Amino acid sequence: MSLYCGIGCRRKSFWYFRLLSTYVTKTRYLFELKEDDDACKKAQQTGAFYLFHSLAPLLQKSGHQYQAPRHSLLELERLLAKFGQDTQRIEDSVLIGCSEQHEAWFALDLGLNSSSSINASLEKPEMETELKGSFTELRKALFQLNTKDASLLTTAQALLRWHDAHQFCSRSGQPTKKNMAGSKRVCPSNKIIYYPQMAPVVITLVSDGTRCLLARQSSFPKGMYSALAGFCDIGESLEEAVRREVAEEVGLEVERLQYSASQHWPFPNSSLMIACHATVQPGQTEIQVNLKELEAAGWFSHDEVATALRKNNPYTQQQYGTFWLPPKLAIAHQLIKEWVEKPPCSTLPA
Ligand SMILES: NC(=O)c1ccc[n+]([C@@H]2O[C@H](COP(=O)([O-])OP(=O)(O)OC[C@H]3O[C@@H](n4cnc5c(N)ncnc54)[C@H](O)[C@@H]3O)[C@@H](O)[C@H]2O)c1
Ligand SMILES: [Mg+2]
Repeated sequence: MSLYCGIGCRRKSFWYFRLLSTYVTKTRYLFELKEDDDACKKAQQTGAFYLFHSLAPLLQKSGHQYQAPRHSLLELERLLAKFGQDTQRIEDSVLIGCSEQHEAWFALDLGLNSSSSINASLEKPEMETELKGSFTELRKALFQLNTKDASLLTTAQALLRWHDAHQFCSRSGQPTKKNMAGSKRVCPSNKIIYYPQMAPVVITLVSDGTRCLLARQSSFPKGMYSALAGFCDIGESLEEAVRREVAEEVGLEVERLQYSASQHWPFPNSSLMIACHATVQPGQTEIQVNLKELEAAGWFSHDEVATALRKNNPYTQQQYGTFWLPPKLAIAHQLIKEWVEKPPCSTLPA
């Protein structure tokens, strides 16, 4: 974008830089909080907390929608005092973002065993009554949250889960210590630093030019089909992982692939989903399903998929068991929608 290409464009550039500037200051602020424990502790004073219990976020329901309430530090301290807990537990909280006005947002789990305080996990029903909400399994609530809350809560849950599972150094066996923001853990005895991890997963929508290939695992809800997914093996490139996964799961060789988008996916652990379109030659479409990985796989026509997308409501479809697709928030849905709307041009060799 140029600053010298006429009035209309200059106006656009002005807004572009204003937006960029807000984003940059926010990013730099979060970076500072991750690096500086004192700054992070100070940010808690004016910050807000999302609460969890055993990795289930506190949600309040209004109609068919869920929303995630935030609590100030003062409210949180009062709550802990009411339940006979010390405020040391607040040190277990993790930084998950901030508002444009730099109100820092944290997440704290009241159900997991605390590494900062000797207090046991807090009783769920009593807390729910006090907080006028319910700790709801994230998978159940995710599709009824707005996109912003869904993204914040999945990040929060992933980070809380990682800390819960990485309390000891795998080299020394000593307890590790989290920094204030929760962006890392350090072993005090040998100074090894542990950072939160995500596993890269490729998700591929294979097409033969007119149809696309969808598959299901036996663990999927009844009737749901999705694109092929698989964890990357160590040492693999994205292209190699796509080629191997498609060969392993359905016995086909893809010849071209095109990157589409990526998404953080919290289930069952943190994955970075990397979504691609891929093609096979029209004459080489015979599927050999690997029954150790999949329950079924098949080619679906453009019409079949477009119809399923139009009436895609997991709640009713699941009940009647008809063919249906992953919900909107899943990157598989975006990939399938992209294919229905505009079959991608094949550009990159696999
Ligand atoms: N967001 C979406 O749209 C979407 C759609 C489909 C799948 N997914 C996710 O993709 C992930 C991978 O899909 P899959 O189950 O078909 O993978 P997969 O085909 O690689 O099969 C899973 C198996 O891979 C092995 N494995 C290798 N590395 C692993 C690791 N780091 N963690 C766990 N298991 C590992 C295990 O034996 C496991 O049973 C799943 O966790 C699923 O939740 C997301
Ligand atoms: Mg798979």
